[in-house]
Amino acid sequence: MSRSNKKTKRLWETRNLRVLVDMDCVLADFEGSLLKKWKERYPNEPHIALEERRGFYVTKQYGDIREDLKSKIIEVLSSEGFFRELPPIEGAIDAIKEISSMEGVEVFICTAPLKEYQHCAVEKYEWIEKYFGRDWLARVILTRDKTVISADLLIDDRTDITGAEKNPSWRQVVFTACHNKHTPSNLLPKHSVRLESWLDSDTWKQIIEDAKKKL
Ligand SMILES: Cc1cn([C@H]2C[C@H](OP(=O)(O)O)[C@@H](CO)O2)c(=O)[nH]c1=O
Ligand SMILES: [Mg+2]
Repeated sequence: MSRSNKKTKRLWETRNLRVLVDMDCVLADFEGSLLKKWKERYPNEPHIALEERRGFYVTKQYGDIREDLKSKIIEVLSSEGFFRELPPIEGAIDAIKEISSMEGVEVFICTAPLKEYQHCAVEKYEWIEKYFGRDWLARVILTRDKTVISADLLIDDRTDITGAEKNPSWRQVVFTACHNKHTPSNLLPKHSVRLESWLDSDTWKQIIEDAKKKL
C-alpha cells in the first residue's frame, strides 16, 4: 500500500496529527537577514546585535532607540526581495519534509503576512515553492490570526500569540529565536514546550510522537 493510501486509510481509524509550522524565525532566518540588510542599507544608523534582541517585534526595539528607525526598518522588511531571499534556518527544510512523511502526520505552513503585503505575501509562496516544491503551495496558510486555525501543534517563535479564538485548538511548540531565548519558562504560553533547534531531531521527534499518543 502506498503511503498516501495508508494515510487515507488511517483517516477512518485515528485522525492525522495536524502540525502548523510558522515561517519567519522557524523556517526562514528573518532576524539574521534583517540585521545584515539593515547594516547594508543604513550603515551609519545604530543596529541591534542578535544577542541584544528582546521582544517579538524588531520594529518596536528599533523604534525605542529612535522613533524614525521604526519606519526605516519597515522599509527594509517590505522592500522587494526581502522575504524571497531569506536563507533557510539550519536543518529546517529536511526536518519539515521528514515530519510530513511520518505516518499519521500532516503539516501546514502557517505564516502571517506583513501589513505591507505587496512583496511579502507573494514572496512567501515563492520561498515555499523554491525549497519545498509546487505541491507544498496547497499547504500554505497565510493568516494574521493563527488562533482560528485548527490543529494539534503550532511550531512558532512568537510567545504571545493571541487572536479571535481565546482557546486555540493547538498546543504551541515555542521555537527558540534570538528574541525569545531569554524568556523564562513561566512566561511562555501555557502547556507549551520549547524546541531549540531543528538539528535536535531527538526532541522534535519526541514532541511529535507524544502528541500522536494524545490523539
Ligand atoms: C515586524 C515583524 C515581523 N515579523 C514576521 C512575523 C510574521 O511571519 P511569521 O508568521 O512567518 O513568523 C511576519 C509578519 O508579521 O513577519 C517578525 O518576526 N518580527 C517583526 O518584528
Ligand atoms: Mg515567526
